[in-house]
Amino acid sequence: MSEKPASRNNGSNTYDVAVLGGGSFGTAMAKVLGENGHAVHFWMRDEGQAEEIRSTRINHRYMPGVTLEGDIRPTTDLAEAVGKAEIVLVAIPSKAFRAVIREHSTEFFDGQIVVSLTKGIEEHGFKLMSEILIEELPRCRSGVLSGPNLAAEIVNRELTATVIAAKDPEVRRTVQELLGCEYFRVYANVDVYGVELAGALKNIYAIVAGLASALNMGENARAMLITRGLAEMSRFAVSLGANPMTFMGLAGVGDLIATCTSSKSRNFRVGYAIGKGKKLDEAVQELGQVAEGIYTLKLVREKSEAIGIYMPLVRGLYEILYEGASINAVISSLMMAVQNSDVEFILPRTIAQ
Ligand SMILES: NC(=O)C1=CN([C@@H]2O[C@H](COP(=O)(O)OP(=O)(O)OC[C@H]3O[C@@H](n4cnc5c(N)ncnc54)[C@H](O)[C@@H]3O)[C@@H](O)[C@H]2O)C=CC1
Ligand SMILES: O=C(CO)COP(=O)(O)O
Repeated sequence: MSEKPASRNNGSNTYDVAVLGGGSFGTAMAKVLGENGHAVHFWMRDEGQAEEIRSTRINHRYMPGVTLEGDIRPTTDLAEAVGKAEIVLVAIPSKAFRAVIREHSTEFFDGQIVVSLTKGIEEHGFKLMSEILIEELPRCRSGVLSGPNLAAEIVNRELTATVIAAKDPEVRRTVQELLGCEYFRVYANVDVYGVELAGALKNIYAIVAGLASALNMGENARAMLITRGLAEMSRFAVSLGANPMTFMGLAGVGDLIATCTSSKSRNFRVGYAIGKGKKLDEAVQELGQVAEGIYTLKLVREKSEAIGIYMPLVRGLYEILYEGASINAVISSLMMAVQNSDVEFILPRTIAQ
């Protein structure tokens, strides 16, 4: 662990913050931080991209046309970015998250606040990003940011709310202070596992919603998918220890609505492309950005079968994406399945059965 930098927060409420990951969401958060007056050590692996942002203040590949205001310092030196920061926000896709943190774990210092912005699950062991942070950086204080936060809207200063989940109240308070502004509100929650799992799970249902939209299904169908998706994800998460009420909040139903109703969601777009007849590989290739849901789907299907949780939408989407099942056959089997109770995941067992 390295030494703690001197705080620049001498009553001015501005901090040195590192943002790790130069994609759409890292850029959106760097923009909010820069506008809020913080010094932003913006780490990305590509020197060409860092140089371009330094000279034009625009991340042309991920956020064309969006100018980053304020004290933004793009860098490819992660040790320098983390070493100078009081708070670190990590927006690296789940597939690379642990490798990046592990490789640089000695650069972090005791008590440093490290917050995951990533909505995914690690392939081996079903670990969430906050669990990886605890394992790799046991002496840091961790948290998770999740909610209906389409990067493409945040960069246009469109009104947005999010959730900071952390056990440590100072982490929650600091992140609220750091990011909150006239267009970005930060709510707090202590259910780290629930908030984080909600963010990862909703990506699956965004793919389903994109698929339904491509098939010109109506609003009734969309409402059915969103609500049954919510039931399914809540049932699964609660069985793993999450608080069911978290799913009624911004990180649960909030994010589900945003991503299941908008083509600004990359997961929705992948589903849409598949609904229009594209192969999964083609859809991902065309997107050119991360769609975490396609990986989360595999892991959640496997886990739900292992622990015996009924997730028909997960199973149906898996059959379409990975087993070549016809979309119509899956829809008809879903519609003809046994008709269950509504909101069974919060009903007493006798009524739910
Ligand atoms: N874009 C959005 O609206 C939101 C995204 N998120 C989450 O943020 C995470 C990151 O997503 P985006 O920034 O949107 O993805 P993106 O696809 O726009 O960018 C991914 C970034 O990660 C970088 N990257 C990939 N592998 C890397 C590695 N091994 N080392 C260093 N950098 C690496 C890429 O170079 C790229 O800069 C995802 O888990 C996503 O679910 C969360 C909320 C909103
Ligand atoms: O999580 C998101 C918005 O809250 C972004 O969703 P996509 O990754 O599907 O674009």
